[in-house]
Amino acid sequence: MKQQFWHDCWDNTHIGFHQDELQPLLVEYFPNLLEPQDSRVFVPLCGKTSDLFFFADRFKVIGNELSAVACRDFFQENQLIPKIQETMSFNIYQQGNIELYQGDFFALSPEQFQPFDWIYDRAALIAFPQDMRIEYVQHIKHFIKANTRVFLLTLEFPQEEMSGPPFSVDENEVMRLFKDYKILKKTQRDLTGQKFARRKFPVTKLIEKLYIISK
Ligand SMILES: C[S@@+](CC[C@H](N)C(=O)[O-])C[C@H]1O[C@@H](n2cnc3c(N)ncnc32)[C@H](O)[C@@H]1O
Repeated sequence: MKQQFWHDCWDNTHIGFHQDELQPLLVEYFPNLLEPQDSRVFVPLCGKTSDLFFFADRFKVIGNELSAVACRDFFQENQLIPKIQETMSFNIYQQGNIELYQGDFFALSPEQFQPFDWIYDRAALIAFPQDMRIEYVQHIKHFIKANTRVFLLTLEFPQEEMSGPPFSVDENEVMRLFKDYKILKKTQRDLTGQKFARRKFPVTKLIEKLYIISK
């Protein structure tokens, strides 16, 4: 997906992926996965998700999002006024425990940050077509340190029934992308016939899967 595609989505409010309520599997599973020392979470391709607030109660949250519209709306819609720092590659919006790095994910470097305890991937991996998923995972691996766990949500559906994004990413692909990592398939839900965020997809099967990935 070219960056312009996503800028156009935000500029024209074509954001069917945005979910107004918290991600149900995050709310149900995440609290039981926490270790006492966990304190930092990274949310790549975060859009303006409310899930950032779910983390911010307890965590320092670093989000990354390409679109300035998304970052602006995230704070504005929640009646928050962030401090904005402009750097060479990113505009950094900061308010309370939340910092959003607005700019290209692939330009982010792990050296910019202390290690993360968690990486939260909702609609990030599945936002990319196959060739870009390989690049995305290569880059995300730079952020996976000894204690980092990835909370990865995927969708599976017959890809031929709908062109992405989102794209179907099946278990075999997750295994291939993260080979050499520990992969725990935590749960799945059948969303067939139901809405995914704001959209209902024309597909005959739709399964959401949750994996926990670590070194
Ligand atoms: C499918 S949306 C998911 C947003 C969010 N995770 C959510 O759950 O609502 C994908 C997001 O990735 C952002 N994005 C796409 N390419 C990006 C890139 N190279 N760097 C940073 N963000 C990017 C898009 O602007 C879009 O907001």
